Amino acid sequence: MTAEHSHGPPPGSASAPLPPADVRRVACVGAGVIGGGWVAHFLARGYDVTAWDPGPGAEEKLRRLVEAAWPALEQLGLAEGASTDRLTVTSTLQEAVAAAEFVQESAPEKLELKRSLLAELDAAAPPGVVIASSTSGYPMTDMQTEAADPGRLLVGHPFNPPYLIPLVEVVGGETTRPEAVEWASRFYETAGKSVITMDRELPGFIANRLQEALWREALHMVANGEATVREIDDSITEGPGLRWAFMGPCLTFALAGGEGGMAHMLDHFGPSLKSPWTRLEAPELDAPLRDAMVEGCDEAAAGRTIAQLVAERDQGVIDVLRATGRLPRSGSAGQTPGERGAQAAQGDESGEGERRT
Ligand SMILES: NC(=O)C1=CN([C@@H]2O[C@H](COP(=O)(O)OP(=O)(O)OC[C@H]3O[C@@H](n4cnc5c(N)ncnc54)[C@H](O)[C@@H]3O)[C@@H](O)[C@H]2O)C=CC1
Ligand SMILES: C[N+](C)(C)CC(=O)CC(=O)[O-]
Repeated sequence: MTAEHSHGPPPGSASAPLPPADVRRVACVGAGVIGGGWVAHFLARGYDVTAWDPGPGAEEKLRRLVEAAWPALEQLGLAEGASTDRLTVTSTLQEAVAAAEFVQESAPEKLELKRSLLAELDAAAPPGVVIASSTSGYPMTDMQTEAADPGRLLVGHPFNPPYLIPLVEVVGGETTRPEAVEWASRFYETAGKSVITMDRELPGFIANRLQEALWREALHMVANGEATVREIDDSITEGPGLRWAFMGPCLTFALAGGEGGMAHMLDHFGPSLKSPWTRLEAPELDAPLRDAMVEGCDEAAAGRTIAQLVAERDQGVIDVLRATGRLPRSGSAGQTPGERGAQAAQGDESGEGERRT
């Protein structure tokens, strides 16, 4: 614990957190699919991690998740000293965050729960320590209403699994301090993530807004019997998904215009935007659609268990990262948080080195 933390100003005032590269202790609150994934990520990057989750059997589930993720993380390259032994599961939220230098909240996606939990975390965490929510869609403005110091609360939206997918979308709410947003972006970069820092709140942020459009159309097609789950998945993995791993949809479509690039692509295909391809209202998620999706996914899984699919996905993501030159630079992945701090002190605070080869 730094002097800053133990003798900081009272909660509610703006106290400066540690420099991002000096952070050693991270708390993860809520340790399901995403919280557990964050725990695995931070452990692999050499942090000391405390976790708290009130769910039945939460510690056992969390340790199982971390163990299942570890082989993939070993392939990526662990930071020196990284160990699953550096995980402490606490029996109270207060213990989990008492000495934390950064807090990642990953509790269920329920607005009232998030509001009161974030207020509780704000009351328990050392002053100034930044608290990020993994929410996949709530604006922080709606979640920070009950906290005494809402200025340190922000969204750090990850992608599943957070230990393999680099992106985090960082955005504050109306009362978040801009310095907290800046701090969190630097911290995530130091911790090996790829960050998009948003300057305004958008429903679903950027990536979920895009994913949601695709997902809505997929549900329409299943609901109407127009395509099966397998056809929908194959249409992406055998089609556009191959390009999207290394070139986004805009630049990809610019190539659809040939030598004329995006200008020709828009002149040629732009008018078809008005074609009735999309159904912008979300379909009713009724029982028949739910059953069709569940049955379709069972069929697509073809007998593979969730654990097998997770291992298959993890290997697939690693293969893609490797093939597109995005495994952490050798040496960088093996750095401890302390070494990264030293590097930052020497002037490389970009975090770029941890993110790209
Ligand atoms: N599952 C996904 O693909 C993604 C989820 N997220 C977000 O991450 C957050 C967590 O979602 P998942 O991990 O999928 O859910 P989950 O259901 O797998 O895990 C939630 C965990 O929170 C625990 N919990 C329940 N009440 C709690 C409380 N009061 N305080 C702390 N923990 C509590 C539960 O015991 C459970 O282990 C949500 O905000 C979600 O929107 C973000 C990106 C992707
Ligand atoms: C399904 N989801 C909306 C919770 C997904 C995300 O938020 C991000 C992801 O992992 O794709």
